Amino acid sequence: MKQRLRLALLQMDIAVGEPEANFAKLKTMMEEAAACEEKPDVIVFPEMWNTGYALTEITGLADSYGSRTKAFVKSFCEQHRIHVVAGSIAEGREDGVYNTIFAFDRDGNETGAYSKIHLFRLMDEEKYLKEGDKPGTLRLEGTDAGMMICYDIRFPELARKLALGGAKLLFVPAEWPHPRLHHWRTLLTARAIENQMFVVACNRTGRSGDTAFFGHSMVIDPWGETVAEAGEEETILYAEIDLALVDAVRSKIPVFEDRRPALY
Ligand SMILES: O=C(O)CCC(=O)C(=O)O
Repeated sequence: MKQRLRLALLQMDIAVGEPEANFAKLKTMMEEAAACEEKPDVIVFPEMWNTGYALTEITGLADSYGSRTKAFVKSFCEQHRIHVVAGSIAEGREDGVYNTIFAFDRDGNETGAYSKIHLFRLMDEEKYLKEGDKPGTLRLEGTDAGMMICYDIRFPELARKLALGGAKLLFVPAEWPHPRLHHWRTLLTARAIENQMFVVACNRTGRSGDTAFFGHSMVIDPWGETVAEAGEEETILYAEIDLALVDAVRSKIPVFEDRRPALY
């Protein structure tokens, strides 16, 4: 089991409704991360990076069953031997469009998939997208991890369920806008502290119409300390984590042993 992991979070600006431009931009950023002297073990993308929130045209723009994304990421993983948590994309299926993360290992094998289960009404997601129906997990270098998307972090029950299932880190691709930076930082930090897990959150940056996305991708440790945080600009946020810290924190304050679920 590999305990120390180097992470690269691709905090990109997304061209709304332009998958070609987004695939090209992402490829450049992936190549830059892979060429980094401290080569990452895992690369993480933001939410809906292929289309952005082009919701009124989403049916035509969505990637059918993620086939283009899967081929694109698989060949990158095979070439560079890096795990990829491929953000989320607009994924077209027969019954509609889902907001889905696909995860891949160093060989390009798919290790997990998760479709957002809490759709965000403030941005009309529920009018255009279908909701997922199960939590998302993946195995990464012998460790269990969970996946949540953006608005999901307002639902502590989901993170707790993933932690109880064995997750030691949580990946959170997002498109979280101003003016709720305080909510973003606080909710991510709370999920890390209460579940004594690493939280790896990759947000987009840039504008979409009147909405401004603030970036501030974050890596937070199981003690609630911020390991790394980006600013607002388009960037790659690098961080190194040691998964041994999860067990150390869980044995120092044994929250999971002290739970009284029969009472609440
Ligand atoms: O919960 C929030 O404030 C932001 C959520 C969001 O933007 C999303 O889920 O796309």
